[in-house]
Amino acid sequence: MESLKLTRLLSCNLSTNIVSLSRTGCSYWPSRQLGFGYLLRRSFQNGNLTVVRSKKTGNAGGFGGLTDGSNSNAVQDEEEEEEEQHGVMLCIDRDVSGSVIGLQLIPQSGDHEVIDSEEDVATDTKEKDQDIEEEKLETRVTYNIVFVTAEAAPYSKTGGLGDVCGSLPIALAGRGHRVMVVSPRYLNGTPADKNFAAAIDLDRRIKLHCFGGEQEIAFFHEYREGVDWVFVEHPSYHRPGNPYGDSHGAFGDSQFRFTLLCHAACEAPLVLPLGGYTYGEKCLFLVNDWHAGLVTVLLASKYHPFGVYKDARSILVIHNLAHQGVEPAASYKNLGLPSDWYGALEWVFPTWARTHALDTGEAVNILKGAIVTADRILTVSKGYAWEITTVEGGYGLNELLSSRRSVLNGIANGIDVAEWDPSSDEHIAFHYSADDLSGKVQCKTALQQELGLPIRPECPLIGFIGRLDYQKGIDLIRWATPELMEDDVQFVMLGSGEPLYEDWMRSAETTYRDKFRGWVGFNVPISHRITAGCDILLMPSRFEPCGLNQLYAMRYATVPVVHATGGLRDTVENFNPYAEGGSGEGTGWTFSPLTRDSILKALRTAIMTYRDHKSTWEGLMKRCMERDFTWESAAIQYEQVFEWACIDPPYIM
Ligand SMILES: Nc1ncnc2c1ncn2[C@@H]1O[C@H](COP(=O)(O)OP(=O)(O)O[C@H]2O[C@H](CO)[C@@H](O)[C@H](O)[C@H]2O)[C@@H](O)[C@H]1O
Repeated sequence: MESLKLTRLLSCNLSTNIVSLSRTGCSYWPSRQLGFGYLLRRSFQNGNLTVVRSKKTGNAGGFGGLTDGSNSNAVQDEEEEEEEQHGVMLCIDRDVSGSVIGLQLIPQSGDHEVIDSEEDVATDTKEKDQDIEEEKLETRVTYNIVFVTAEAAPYSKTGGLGDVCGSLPIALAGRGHRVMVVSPRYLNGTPADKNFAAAIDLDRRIKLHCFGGEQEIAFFHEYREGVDWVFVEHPSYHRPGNPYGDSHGAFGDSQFRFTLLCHAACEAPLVLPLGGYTYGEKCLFLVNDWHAGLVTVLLASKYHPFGVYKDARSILVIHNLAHQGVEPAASYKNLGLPSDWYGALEWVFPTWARTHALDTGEAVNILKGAIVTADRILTVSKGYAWEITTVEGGYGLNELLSSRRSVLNGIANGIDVAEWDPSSDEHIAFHYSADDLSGKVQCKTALQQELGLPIRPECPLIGFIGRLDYQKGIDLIRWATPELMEDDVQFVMLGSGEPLYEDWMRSAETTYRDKFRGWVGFNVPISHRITAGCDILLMPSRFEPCGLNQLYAMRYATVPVVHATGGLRDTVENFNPYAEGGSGEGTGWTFSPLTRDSILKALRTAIMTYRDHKSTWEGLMKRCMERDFTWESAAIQYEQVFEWACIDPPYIM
C-alpha cells in the first residue's frame, strides 16, 4: 500500500475531526484535501462512523465542499483499498420539517489517527515531498462562513476593518471554505459608487422587524475571487460621507443602519440561493466589531429558541474595543429583540461618567451583548487579546472579557500581499524586491518630487499614515514635531479625522516648508507611495489591536518605529545590533513608555542607524521584507478556532 500522510490530517491536537455526511449517509473529501490521489469516504451505521480510505486512480474531482456527495464519477473510477475505523455521532442536522439533512461525526477517541505501517511509507521521496506540500496547503474541514461587517475593501474602506474583511474571506475561500461577506451597499454619489457596479440585484426583498415596524431591504450580490459578496440595500445607506459619518460628524442613525445589517445578515444564509443553493443553517458567523454585534444576540434570542441555527456558531472578532455601539437604554425596543433579553445588552455607566445628577447611566451596549452571547471571541493579535482583559485596555469590558477568557484568542492579521507588493505595485513609479532594492530610493525621490519636498535621497524620510485620532497618538506626534524638525529629516503624514489635527497638519506645512508635508484626506494610491518612499514609518499608537501599516511598511522595506503595544509589539521585532555576531537581528524599533521623549529617542536611534550604518540598515530592510505576513498563516489559525467553536455546543441555546 502506498503512503498516506493522514497522521497530521486526522490527529490534530483537538483529537477531533468533524465530518459532515450528506443525506445519503456518505460523502467524499476530494483528494486535494487528503493528500495525493486519495479519497476518504465516511459512512454512518448504528451510531458508528466508518472511514473508508480509497486510492483513486481517476481525476481528482472538484473541490466543491466537504459534503458534496456528487462525485459519483470519481467514485466509479476508484480502485478501493478499504480499511475501517469507527467513531461516534456528534449530532444530527435536520431541516425545518425535521428531516435529517446531515450528520456531524467525531472519530472514536484514540481511533482518529491513521498511521501507516513502516512498510507502507512511500519510498519515492519526490512523491513524499509532494504529499507533504499538499498536506500543508489543505484544509481538513470546510465550513460555510458568513462574515458580517460594516466595511469590506474594495467596496468600502475607512481603515483596517475594511482591509481585513476584504482579504481574509478570499484567503479562506482559497482554502476550500464557502464564504459569504454581508455588508451594506453604500452609495455616496462619488466615483466610489462604481465599486458596487458588478453587484447585481438578487431580486429578493425581505421585511425586517425592528425600529417599530417593517423595514424592507434587498440584497445585491457579486461572486468574486471565490467569495459571495452580499450587499444589503436600503435607502439609509445612500448618502454623502463614509459609512459612519460625514463632514458634520458621526451619523445619528448608526444604530438603525447596523441593526438592519445584522437582521439582514441573519436571514441571508437562509433565503439567498447563491450559486443555486443557500448556505443553510449550519454556518459560522464571523461577527466583526460592534456594527455586526447584534448577530450573535439575534442567533441566541430570536433563532435558537425556535430551533433555527442551532448548529451554527458565532465568533466575535474584535478589531477595536474602543467602539462599542452604546446608545440610550430606551433604544432597546428598536432592536427587534425579545423584551426579556434586555440584560444581555444592559450597560450602566460608572457614576463619574454620567452627565448629571439624575442620569442613571443606563444604556444598551451592542458589543457587550455580542461578548455575552458569542460562542467564541477573537481579537486581531495575541497581545491585544490579553490587553482587553486589563483595566487599562478593557474599556469597561475587561471583567466581562476576563470571564470569557477560555474562549478568547488572538490571531494577528495578515495582509493582501498581491495588493501590497513592491515588485508590482501599480501605485508606485519604481519597483523593487529584497534582491534588488535599488528601486526604493527612486520611489523616495519620486515621492519627494510629488510632495514638493527638496529631492534629497540621503535625507531620512519619516512617514505616518492613519486615522487622526486619540488611538493613533497624533497628539504626541504634534508635540514631538518641533524638536524633530530641528534634525536634518523630512516628515510626511497622510490622514484624516479630528479637525484639530487636520488643521495642525496644514499649518505645520507652512512652518516647516522644506521638511514637513501633511496630506489631509483618505487616499489609497498616496498611502502606497508613502509606504514605498519613506525610510521609516512612525506608529506611536496608544493601543493597536493589530495595525496593518507596520506590516505594509515592512513588506516595502520601510523600517517601523512603533509603540510597544498590542499587535505592534507582536509583529515588530525590536532591533538588536549585537545579535548574530554583530550583523543584527530584528525588524524595527519598539519603544515604551509612550512619551514624547521616547518617540524622539527611538526615531533618533533609527535615523542614526540609517545615516551611519548603511549595511546594518540594509540588513534591517531585508529582514523586514522576508517576514511572512500572508493571510495563509492567519487563515490556518482561524480554522483552528473554527474547530474549537464547533466542538463546543452553542454557548447559549
Ligand atoms: N488617510 C488615509 N489614506 C489612505 N489609507 C489610509 C488612510 N488612513 C488609514 N488608511 C489605511 O487604513 C488602514 C488602517 O489600518 P490599521 O490597521 O492601521 O488601523 P485601524 O485603526 O483603522 O484598524 C483597526 O482594525 C484593524 C484591522 O483588524 C487593526 O489592525 C487595527 O489595529 C485596528 O485599530 C490601512 O490600510 C491604511 O493604509
